[in-house]
Amino acid sequence: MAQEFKDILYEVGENAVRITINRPDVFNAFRTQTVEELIQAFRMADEEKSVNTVIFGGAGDKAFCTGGDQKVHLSEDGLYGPRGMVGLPIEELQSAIRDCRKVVIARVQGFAIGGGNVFATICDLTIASENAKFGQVGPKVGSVDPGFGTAYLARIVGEKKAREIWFLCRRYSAQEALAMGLVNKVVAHEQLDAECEAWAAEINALSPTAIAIAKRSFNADSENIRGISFMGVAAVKGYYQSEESREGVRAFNEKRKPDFKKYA
Ligand SMILES: CC(C)(COP(=O)(O)OP(=O)(O)OC[C@H]1O[C@@H](n2cnc3c(N)ncnc32)[C@H](O)[C@@H]1OP(=O)(O)O)[C@@H](O)C(=O)NCCC(=O)NCCSC(=O)c1cc(O)c2ccccc2c1O
Repeated sequence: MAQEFKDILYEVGENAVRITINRPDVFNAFRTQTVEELIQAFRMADEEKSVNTVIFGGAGDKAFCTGGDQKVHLSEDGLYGPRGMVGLPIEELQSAIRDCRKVVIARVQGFAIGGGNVFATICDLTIASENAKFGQVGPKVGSVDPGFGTAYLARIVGEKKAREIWFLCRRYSAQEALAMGLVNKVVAHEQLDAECEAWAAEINALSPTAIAIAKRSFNADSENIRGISFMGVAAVKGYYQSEESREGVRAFNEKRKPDFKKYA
């Protein structure tokens, strides 16, 4: 029986499994259900025998993903929902992407912001449209990724650049992301799907077992970050329940600048 999803699309194509966040109205921000479905989808993709690649994207042309859904985050308890430490099991999803034996390609158009930027960071490869914009917003909106989004980002772009990304919350163009090693290739927007398919076809011709062993081997070196992430999310839970974090969430939703001055 075909799996029914509400927040995502799951398709098995000739060269790749395509997993797509399908919430374009909120720039493909994720809520608890989205994260649960993505975990299930990556586990299904892991078992898919016909291809070596997953193409992970977002629906519409505005965004790949802009992280946690800040409208849902306006909850009474400061959490996103009922599941896991902070209401959505984001650290389990990051693990599912890393544990998936396929090569996961992030297909990035528009914004890859917050938790969406973390997805692009942890995917094995990233192919971006020339209109893509990357960046972090955590310290602006009362959040932080305490694992792969910080420590692993530093391994990709270097410590100085990773700290700049988190401490200044700027946006970076696709070309700037390419220059810092966050992206493998930038293409014209109309070429994005064709380029992702071409990379998947090339990978599909290779040995699945060698690919899976290589991926595990690459992951082994940064595996300690998984433990840091699981512990860090417990700290983020406490932060989300604080007035300081809630000010960030409220300010985003009220379309104003946050006032964090009294928390320094
Ligand atoms: C993405 C933007 C930079 C776009 O800015 P722009 O000025 O072009 O447009 P708007 O700001 O007006 O947005 C247009 C429209 O989209 C809605 N929207 C965009 N992003 C979200 C979102 N994440 N949630 C909900 N809605 C969103 C926006 O409200 C507008 O709709 P209207 O109906 O009001 O017109 C900019 O939008 C932006 O910066 N977005 C915020 C991104 C954000 O705050 N993301 C969450 C970061 S925190 C996170 O992702 C995260 C959560 C966790 O729980 C974690 C847990 C553990 C570890 C890590 C975690 C983590 O990283």
